[in-house]
Amino acid sequence: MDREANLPLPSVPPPKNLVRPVTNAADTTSSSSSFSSSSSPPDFLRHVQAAFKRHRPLGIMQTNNSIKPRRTLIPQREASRTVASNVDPNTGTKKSQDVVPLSKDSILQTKNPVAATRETHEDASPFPGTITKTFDESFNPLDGQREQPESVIATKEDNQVHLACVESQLVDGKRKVQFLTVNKATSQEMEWDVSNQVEVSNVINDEMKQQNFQNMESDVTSRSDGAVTSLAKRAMVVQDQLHQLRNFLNQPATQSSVGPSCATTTSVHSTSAPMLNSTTYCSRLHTESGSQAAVEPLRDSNANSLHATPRNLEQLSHPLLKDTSAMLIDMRATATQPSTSAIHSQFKELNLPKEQKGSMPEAHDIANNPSLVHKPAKERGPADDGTDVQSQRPMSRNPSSNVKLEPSKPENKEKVASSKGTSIPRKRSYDPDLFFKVNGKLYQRLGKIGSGGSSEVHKVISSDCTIYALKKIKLKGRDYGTAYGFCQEILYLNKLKGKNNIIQLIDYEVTDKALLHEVMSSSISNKDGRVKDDGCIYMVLEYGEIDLAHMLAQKWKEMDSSNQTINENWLRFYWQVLGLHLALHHSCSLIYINTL
Ligand SMILES: Nc1ncnc2c1ncn2[C@@H]1O[C@H](COP(=O)(O)OP(=O)(O)OP(=O)(O)O)[C@@H](O)[C@H]1O
Repeated sequence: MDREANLPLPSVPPPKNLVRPVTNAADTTSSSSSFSSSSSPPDFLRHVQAAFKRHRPLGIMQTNNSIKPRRTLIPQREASRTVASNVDPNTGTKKSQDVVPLSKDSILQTKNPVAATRETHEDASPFPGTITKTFDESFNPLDGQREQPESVIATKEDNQVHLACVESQLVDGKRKVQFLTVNKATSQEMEWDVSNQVEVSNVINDEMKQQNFQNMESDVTSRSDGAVTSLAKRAMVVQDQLHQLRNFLNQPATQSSVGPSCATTTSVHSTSAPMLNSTTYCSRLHTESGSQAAVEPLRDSNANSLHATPRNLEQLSHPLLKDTSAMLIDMRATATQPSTSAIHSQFKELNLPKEQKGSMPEAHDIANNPSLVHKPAKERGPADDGTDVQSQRPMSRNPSSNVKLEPSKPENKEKVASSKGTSIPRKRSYDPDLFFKVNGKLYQRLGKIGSGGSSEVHKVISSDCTIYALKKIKLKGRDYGTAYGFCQEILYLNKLKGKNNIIQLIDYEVTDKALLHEVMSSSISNKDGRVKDDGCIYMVLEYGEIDLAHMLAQKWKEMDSSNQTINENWLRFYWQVLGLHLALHHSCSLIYINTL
């Protein structure tokens, strides 16, 4: 044992360039341990241990190695590999086996390779002072200590002390790394609280780089030590959190609304949702405009309000109001039509002074000359006259609303044409398939009642919601003599005006004014003349539910189905009526020649 203990150190000492002060110190200690191992009394071992403690290379290692986390962590993989590669040729075992030497030789041989590998690793490492080779593997210097011989223990303690120092420093290094990680994360949060997104992003990017670097280190370390694995996990967690934070900060505000925070979503929607704001704005404007639309029709009795309304709409210059304005115009056009008819009805109800009444048309004047009614409409101007056919059609189906609006334009043209004495063809502003126009009044068609030899009779409704029978006699291509005969019916009905049980003539119009003039003068100057192509006779008559011919036909059918005879009282009644009518005609110097 003494020989073995006094054996010189390996013939091949480690290269000088591999010797470090720490190693020298260790070697000194080991040499002293080897020297003292010759006696190997227990007390001596304790002294040696005390000496080890006194000469604990912590200070040396701290001063010489000043371990820093980055330096201690990164080269570990290479260190471990280097150790494995360097140790294997000499010891045939890995470094973890260094703590289980079986002899002093092996201890010495093991110790030297440890130092050698330390130095080799140190040289191989790009970071000087790296001594983390013992940090690799799950090395526990206390393993097998109790069962080993004291000499071995003493020798092992040499390594153990050294390794413990390394481990402690490495642990310190890890702690530093861990502390730095935590601190960086904390400081990162603090900076994020007080800085804007760009600064935070930069900070986070830098921190992420450092974190990635440290994570790389931690990753390398985690492969060699289980304790470092937890550090790597923490770093990964921090990295994930930072990654999420950076994604959160890099996202636009609108995208951040997708986040799980209900408060964020609400705030973003309340401030930056253009659709929501525009909808709200539109709804607000609709409300305002709706109030206007609700108020304006009430003012429509005053024609001036019709001018004020478009001005109000023009003041609404916001683009979002275009559609709203269009809607309001349509609504106003709709509201104008009944309001205009209200003007007609209000002529009768107005209790105006005579001076004003003199300028206002009387009710009967309006009935005789409807153009008087539309005079204010002309004064309104074209803007208010903009009730096109599309807007009129649906309203025209309501006969009580819009019938009197339409004559304004054609009437103006007619007056202009008559004033100039020219024969400009009439341009109808109404649909002739839907309306008849008699003396400027429109009558909406309700259906065809019947037809005669030269005429057709339609059921119509006037602007005052009265049902009439409108008889239209076409004079196209007829001579004035024949046309004069058709016109005499007008004269006869005028004679029977106001008589009971006689269909009353409400209004009439002969489009050929020359023919009408001859009829009214009861003289035909030009019998060979021809009526103009568009010459017609319009007669507005009271509407009869049924005529005598249809009534008799219906009664005849009932008698055939029931095999009954006609009621004699019924016959007496109608014969009496016919006699009265004949007497009436005769009283008017009229001879009724049309037979039943
Ligand atoms: N005021 C009226 N109310 C209801 N229906 C009417 C009215 N006037 C005419 N009619 C109906 O119209 C049809 C045609 O009337 P019209 O006066 O043209 O017939 P007509 O006198 O037989 O023909 P014509 O006058 O050409 O000889 C009649 O059969 C009648 O039923």
